[in-house]
Amino acid sequence: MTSKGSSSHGRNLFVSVDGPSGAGKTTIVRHLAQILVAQGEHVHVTAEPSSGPIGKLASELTETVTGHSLACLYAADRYHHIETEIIPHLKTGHIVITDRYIASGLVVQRFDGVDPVFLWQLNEDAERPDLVVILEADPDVVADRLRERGRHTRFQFAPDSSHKEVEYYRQATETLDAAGFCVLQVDCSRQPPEQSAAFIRDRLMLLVPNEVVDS
Ligand SMILES: Nc1ncnc2c1ncn2[C@@H]1O[C@H](COP(=O)(O)OP(=O)(O)O)[C@@H](O)[C@H]1O
Ligand SMILES: Cc1cn([C@H]2C[C@H](O)[C@@H](COP(=O)(O)OP(=O)(O)O)O2)c(=O)[nH]c1=O
Repeated sequence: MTSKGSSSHGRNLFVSVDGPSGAGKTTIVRHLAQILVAQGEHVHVTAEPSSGPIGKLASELTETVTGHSLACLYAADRYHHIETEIIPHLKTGHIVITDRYIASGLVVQRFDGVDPVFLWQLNEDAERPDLVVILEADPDVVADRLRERGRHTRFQFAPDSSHKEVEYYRQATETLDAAGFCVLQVDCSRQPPEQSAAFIRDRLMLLVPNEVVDS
């Protein structure tokens, strides 16, 4: 566990961003990082599946391995990612932003019929973010964005995938809320990603006392 707030190097805050495919996770993470860097923060952007050995394996196997096995692989990647990348960057005073984290683990494997209770048990020991951002979006809007961008995973080809995914994220949000996580829902259907990123940044800055960084 890291202590929240600041270190001798800067603030250490941990933020995760999850939401349906096409909601704008990657775009918003990029804007959020830019805003934070511009205000002088040390920022480390990461993503899951991670770039580590288990993350690479999970990416390679996503189209061919299913269900419980894949859920365990993604959870293994998450715990390894925490140990080797997330915690070390928090310890050196970074704001760590991850594009996908626990909520994705609670949602995506449901397309393969894995029980949400099993998914929660697999993920419940993972380092808790200071802020869990869940992007919400109208399923028809994200389906349109996916059509334009091109679908690239088997989950995105599942019938009615955007509607199902939005519903699974709603349920995952309830689970995380009930477990005491600090969850921020952001509707990304009708506002530009820059505006969503600014909203997240404002909320994040409320979590730490106002103080001078790196004097
Ligand atoms: N708020 C928005 N309004 C319109 N288009 C958006 C918005 N956010 C993202 N997009 C577009 O939607 C597509 C998916 O965005 P991306 O950030 O890759 O989503 P995700 O990482 O959630 O799959 C991209 O083409 C992106 O430019
Ligand atoms: C983190 C995580 C990802 N995934 C899968 C979902 C996606 O197929 C893939 C991540 O691909 P990515 O390119 O990030 O998808 P997107 O652009 O839609 O955000 O990893 C899981 O199945 N379980 C998980 O726990």
